[in-house]
Amino acid sequence: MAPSLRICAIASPLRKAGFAAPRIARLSTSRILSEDIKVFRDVPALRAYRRQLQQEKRSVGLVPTMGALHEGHLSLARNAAAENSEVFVSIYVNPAQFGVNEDLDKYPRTWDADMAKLEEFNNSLASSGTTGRVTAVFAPTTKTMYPTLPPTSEIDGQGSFVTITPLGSILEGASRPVFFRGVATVCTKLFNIVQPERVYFGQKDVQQCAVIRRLVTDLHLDTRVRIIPTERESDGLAMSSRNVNLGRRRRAAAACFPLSLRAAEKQYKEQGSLHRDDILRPFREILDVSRIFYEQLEPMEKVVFDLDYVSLADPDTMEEVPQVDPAKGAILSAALKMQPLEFVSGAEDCPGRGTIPVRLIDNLILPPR
Ligand SMILES: Nc1ncnc2c1ncn2[C@@H]1O[C@H](COP(=O)(O)OP(=O)(O)OP(=O)(O)O)[C@@H](O)[C@H]1O
Ligand SMILES: CC(C)(CO)[C@@H](O)C(=O)[O-]
Ligand code: BAL
Repeated sequence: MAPSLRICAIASPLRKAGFAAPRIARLSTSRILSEDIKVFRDVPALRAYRRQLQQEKRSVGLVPTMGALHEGHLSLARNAAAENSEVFVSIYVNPAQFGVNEDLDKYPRTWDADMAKLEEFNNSLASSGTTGRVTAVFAPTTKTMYPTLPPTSEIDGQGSFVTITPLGSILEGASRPVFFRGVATVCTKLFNIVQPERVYFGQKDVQQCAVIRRLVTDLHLDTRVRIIPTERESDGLAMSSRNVNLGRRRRAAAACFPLSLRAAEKQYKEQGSLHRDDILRPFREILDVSRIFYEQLEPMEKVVFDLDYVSLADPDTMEEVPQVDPAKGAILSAALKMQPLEFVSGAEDCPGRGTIPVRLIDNLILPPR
């Protein structure tokens, strides 16, 4: 049977059982299609499938995402496939973690490409000899995730929330006051629905990792948290779904961000500095020189960005440290705001004509000595 027909044949029983058929329309028929990715949009069908897996003693690793999948997400899934027979990927752009004036409506949504990537990813696992597979995608509606009240982005909005303080109020939480409330709430729901043996998060969102660890510990959630290293572009920029909104000009300028972090890391690792000011000085110097350089370019080349924060923090609490405790190490993290472009020529490749501000975050772990 031709691959496309095989998929049609399985799509109908899947739909009857309560989950949506995989979106395969754009896959070429010459590709070997995986028949194994089930797409769930509601909870009961997913729970029934999960119970069946439990009876068969199969393990589940959950990779929570907001879609627009890239190599960073696949790296999480690859680690999950190495440790579990089943990998569940959730794809849900969670409104509750976006503040009122944030980029919820500009967040990239690329469903067909995401499904194609996961199919291709499963094929690559097969050829590498890994036994685990992505077998389920959970792509719920907002009504499913927030059955009673619609999710609010207001700080004092009503609803059933999980808050993790003070950890969730500092750094990213100071700039995005509802962010970690939204993340902790949606992850509690996801963990509760999927009941995964293990959950996979990326180090790129280092404070999110600390919040999730705290959530699992404090709420006695029965899952293990795995943190996977940051995947980077060839110039060092951390991969991120939002990078597509930068456009060519801001994307090129953004390369100074990982360079600045590396300079601070070098100060700790190679120069032996432990004091905060000594470690952060090279970060600030490189970033400042770059900022001034890009700001004084001609209008059609100019890029403006601002440092939101740079942090040297305790690895558990994420509270600022005056100096690194060599026995513990520290987390060096920062956030940049790439401002909208002032002038964009008709020919320039730039989503939204450069009007979308893009927040970049990145970090490096300074390991214990
Ligand atoms: N470059 C990366 N390397 C490893 N993991 C990553 C990377 N980027 C994202 N992740 C992880 O993937 C998971 C889902 O993240 P998400 O879907 O928000 O993508 P994202 O690229 O972080 O998007 P954005 O930064 O634009 O919000 C998170 O655990 C996140 O830390
Ligand atoms: C963990 C997460 C999927 C929760 O919406 C999101 O914050 C993300 O993609 O990092
Ligand atoms: N990766 C973090 C999700 C967010 O910025 O909303």
